[in-house]
Amino acid sequence: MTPPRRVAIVGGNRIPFARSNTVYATASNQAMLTSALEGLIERYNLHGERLGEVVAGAVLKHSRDFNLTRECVLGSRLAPETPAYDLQQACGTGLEAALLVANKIALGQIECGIAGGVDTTSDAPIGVNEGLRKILLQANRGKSTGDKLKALLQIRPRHLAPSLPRNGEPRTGLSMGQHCELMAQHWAIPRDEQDQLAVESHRKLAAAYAEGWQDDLLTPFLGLTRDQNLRPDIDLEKLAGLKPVFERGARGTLTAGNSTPLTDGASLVLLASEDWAKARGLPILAYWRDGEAAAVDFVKGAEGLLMAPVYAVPRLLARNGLRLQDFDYYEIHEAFAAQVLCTLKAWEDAEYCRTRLGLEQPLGAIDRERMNVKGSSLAAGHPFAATGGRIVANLAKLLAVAGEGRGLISICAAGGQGVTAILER
Ligand SMILES: CC(=O)SCCNC(=O)CCNC(=O)[C@H](O)C(C)(C)COP(=O)(O)OP(=O)(O)OC[C@H]1O[C@@H](n2cnc3c(N)ncnc32)[C@H](O)[C@@H]1OP(=O)(O)O
Repeated sequence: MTPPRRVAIVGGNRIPFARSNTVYATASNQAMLTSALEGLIERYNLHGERLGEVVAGAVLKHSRDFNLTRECVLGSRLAPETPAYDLQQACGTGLEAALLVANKIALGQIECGIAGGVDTTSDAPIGVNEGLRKILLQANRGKSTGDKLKALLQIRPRHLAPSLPRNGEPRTGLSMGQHCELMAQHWAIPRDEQDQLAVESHRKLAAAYAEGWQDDLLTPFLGLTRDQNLRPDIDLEKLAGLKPVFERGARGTLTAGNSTPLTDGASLVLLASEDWAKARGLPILAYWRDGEAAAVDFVKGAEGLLMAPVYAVPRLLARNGLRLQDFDYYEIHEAFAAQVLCTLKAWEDAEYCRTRLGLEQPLGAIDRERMNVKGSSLAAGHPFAATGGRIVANLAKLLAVAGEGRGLISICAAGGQGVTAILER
């Protein structure tokens, strides 16, 4: 499918990602996203510009943040007349935001927009106990002091227990890691293959930093100039010695080394019509071609929680008349090494492709040399909603440097969802 109007990816900006509860421990989502936005404004000379819209989101958001993205715009040097709003699709948030902005540009509804996301697991929201919340609301409704007092006198010590955020699926009670461990077992993904993928991710990201690849993709924040999780001297033997964390028995394969760490960070990308970009003398790194989201029934169905991109990609390929092999780059978000390996294995499996995806032929294998060539989430870290922006900017730059080509993005998300996209140049 060719969009009605070509959508240019001008470039992106992010702050370096930090491991949870370290450098950005006291930084809010608003501070991080505003910093990423200011960096983008600086890089592309957007001071005082009224943009079509800014769309971003956070998976973990305080209720006080209300419309977080709009607050960030108001705190930035963009024109305050720039509309902005939050969107949330778990780890797919940043890419879904880009899809939305790109579609509006393609349709001629807006000329330009910024898309991305932010997350902090350090400054996570803590809710009051549900019982206490009900009592406080009752007290608030009270007409007289007596009514209010009567409500407040119901408070018991048990009401003081806070409501903490959980990195888990509400409908199964299992964490992302436990779900992915089940997928790894279903697809028989060996531990050593997961560790090898993690090593490659760190080595490739380290090489990217060494060549200055990130210089025009990120701006330092709170003294951090590089993704903090990156281990340039990663050692396969050490990795192999780590204990499984999500299933401690002999069957467990997911460890702290082949899983993404809990991470804080923010990222954004600038998209525009060709005319808008050219009128301002801005670069066009690549073009947004198309995007597709999918969801799977991981609750009652037999599908793995993080398998939705496996379904989205064949739909995207069919609509665009492409094969899985027709790409120069593959950006497959490394939520867990096992997630990537399950995805690749599923696309190669004739029976699965026939019965689940309804395909006569399997999608087949990809050239692994073209996958995550500058490293991915295992090395950079994964601040949930911020991963999409990091990946879009990285792929757009890869295509710009190559001068031509096509790239596929695949991002799995909580809730059994996935978002995918094609960029080209
Ligand atoms: C759609 C999606 O994207 S789903 C994905 C969403 N993301 C998640 O669910 C996050 C999953 N990750 C987590 O929950 C956590 O990071 C965990 C449970 C995996 C690990 O947490 P922790 O145990 O706190 O990790 P921690 O960083 O302390 O590492 C544990 C140990 O492994 C070591 N380690 C971690 N990575 C490596 C590595 N690459 N090489 C060598 N050692 C390593 C650490 O040094 C540490 O060693 P120590 O105990 O001697 O200090």
